Amino acid sequence: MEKITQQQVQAVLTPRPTNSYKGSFGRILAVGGNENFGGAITMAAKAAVYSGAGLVTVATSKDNLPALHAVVPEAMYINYFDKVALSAAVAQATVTIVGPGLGTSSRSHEILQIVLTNFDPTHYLIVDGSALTLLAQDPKLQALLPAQHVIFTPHPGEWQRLTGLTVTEQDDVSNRQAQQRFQATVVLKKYHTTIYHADGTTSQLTVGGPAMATGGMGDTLTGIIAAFLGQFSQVPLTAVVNAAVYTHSALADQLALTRHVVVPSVLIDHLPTFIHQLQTP
Ligand SMILES: NC(=O)C1=CN([C@@H]2O[C@H](COP(=O)(O)OP(=O)(O)OC[C@H]3O[C@@H](n4cnc5c(N)ncnc54)[C@H](OP(=O)(O)O)[C@@H]3O)[C@@H](O)[C@H]2O)[C@@H](O)CC1
Ligand SMILES: Nc1ncnc2c1ncn2[C@@H]1O[C@H](COP(=O)(O)OP(=O)(O)O)[C@@H](O)[C@H]1O
Ligand SMILES: [Mg+2]
Repeated sequence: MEKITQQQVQAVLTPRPTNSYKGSFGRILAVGGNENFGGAITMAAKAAVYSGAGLVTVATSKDNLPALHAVVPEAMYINYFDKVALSAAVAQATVTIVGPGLGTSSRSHEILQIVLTNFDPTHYLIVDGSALTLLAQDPKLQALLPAQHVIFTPHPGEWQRLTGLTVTEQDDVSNRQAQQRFQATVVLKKYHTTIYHADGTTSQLTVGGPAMATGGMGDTLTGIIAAFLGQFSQVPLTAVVNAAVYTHSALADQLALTRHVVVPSVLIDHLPTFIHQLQTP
């Protein structure tokens, strides 16, 4: 198993070409945030913007719109109950996030089904939070998953629901067997997160720690992965996912030097500076 190094990450985080524009850096769609969990999709969207995504649209409950625009006015909005608008947005996005704060109601299920049905398999799909739980509950949804370009970001509880493996049973051999059933890249989030890539390789994080154990920290990671996929599309998927996972936890470690807890919103505010720091030898 390969440990992710800072040198590998720096090779991914190339500076922006002079003649670029917002359309050069990804069209991200973030689908989630019910009336109880609006913060989750807002954090994912803000993390994507602050990690350099060119255009970010949030498909969420209308209840979340004032807060979303107060926190991240750069993000555009659609109502996720508007099936026509949601289908069109999914078809156009270069990277779609589905799940942070989506909830597991029948309406949440319908939204996930629309996302999976309209997704363009040449683009990328990140499946997180409630979308993982919905998939675990319904094999018919699993059958709609595209064969490539899918990234799952479960914590051990979500991975247990998807695979039936208890947390103590989640060893490398069992996790790899389970990954092969889905064909997706699996980012199994924990202390020293392990990434089971779809190409059969495995990567492990050696940064990150308990100062990150706050609700919203995984939603934030999802936004960083989306932004990096939108920007560094010329780099292999394995390297881009590793770079995003590393950046998230390495920044948390830096902030934890002077803090008891790294609040996700605070981490997000530091992303532009930290990514620049990684790009500057
Ligand atoms: N501000 C917001 O809007 C926020 C909204 N959020 C959104 O809420 C939705 C629900 O997501 P969720 O992760 O909070 O709950 P759920 O899916 O029930 O999973 C928890 C279960 O898994 C188990 N478990 C075992 N190991 C574990 C581990 N290492 N890490 C974590 N859990 C572990 C755990 O075990 P226990 O703690 O009981 O021992 C429990 O049984 C989702 O859409 C998410 O995006 C959140 O992001 C928070 C901020
Ligand atoms: N003790 C820890 N050590 C390292 N990373 C941690 C620790 N606790 C939490 N994290 C990180 O915080 C994030 C938590 O993700 P998740 O449980 O999905 O949060 P949420 O859904 O509340 O946003 C993951 O990236 C995980 O690796
Ligand atoms: Mg989560």
